[in-house]
Amino acid sequence: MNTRHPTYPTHPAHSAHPARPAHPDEAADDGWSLVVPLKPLALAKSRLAVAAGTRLRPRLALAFAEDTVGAVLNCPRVRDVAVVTDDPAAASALASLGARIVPDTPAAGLNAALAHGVRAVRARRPYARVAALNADLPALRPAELTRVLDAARKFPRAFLADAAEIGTTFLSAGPGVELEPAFGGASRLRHLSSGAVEITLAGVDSVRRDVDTGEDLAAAGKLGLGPRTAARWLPAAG
Ligand SMILES: Nc1nc2c(ncn2[C@@H]2O[C@H](COP(=O)(O)OP(=O)(O)OP(=O)(O)O)[C@@H](O)[C@H]2O)c(=O)[nH]1
Ligand SMILES: C=C(OP(=O)(O)O)C(=O)O
Repeated sequence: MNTRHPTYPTHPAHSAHPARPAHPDEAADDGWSLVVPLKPLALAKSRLAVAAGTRLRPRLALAFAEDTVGAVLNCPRVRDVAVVTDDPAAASALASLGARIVPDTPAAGLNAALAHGVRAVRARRPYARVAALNADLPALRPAELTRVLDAARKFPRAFLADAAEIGTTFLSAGPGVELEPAFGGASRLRHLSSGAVEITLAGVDSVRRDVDTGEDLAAAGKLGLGPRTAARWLPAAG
């Protein structure tokens, strides 16, 4: 059996997004490239202002992104991380963790930022296996991300619903497949109807636990916050 050319299950819903076989060099080196979008910190996590106040909110937005990117970079399936952001302070902090920084497209919104990030990744590696991951996952565990990536690998496009089962925290595309991101609000159904396969693994709560509000942050705290978020939030909360 030729193990250098992965095959995928076929499904009528995927016929519009056929996966091309990977170039042999890419198949031999098949780590994931993750694309993490991040709004300018002065605007990010606006729904958290009620719980955190205006001074702490941008610092928490950065801490969430640092804990997210830190956990991603500790996941053995991940080859590299591209953060799409125009925020200079966040760019500097996340680059020092090991992320590649891709400047955002001007005022075009989240999905344009993600498509732009995927183009930047594939400009270097045309057959890269890519996944978009929100920057607001402060409880993210590398081992849980590994399980999600291993499940996603079986499909041309796959996604994970957020903890509320309304939105999306993760969307992947295999080699040669367009990501077609449709994030924002009630994106779970949009991703489902676009033909992406929903990952329904149990025990990956940390990958689904996005934080928009104070209640979300308390729920993330029960899973265990990453070190940068804990350093900023637990003293303020206590
Ligand atoms: N690069 C980039 N990232 C974005 C943009 N809009 C949202 N994001 C990021 O997309 C992810 C999901 O967005 P949300 O959960 O709505 O986060 P948010 O926009 O900071 O939160 P709210 O202000 O409360 O809506 C987060 O990582 C955001 O930082 C954008 O226009 N450009
Ligand atoms: C970005 C999303 O939602 P929210 O802004 O509610 O986090 C989403 O789930 O696609």
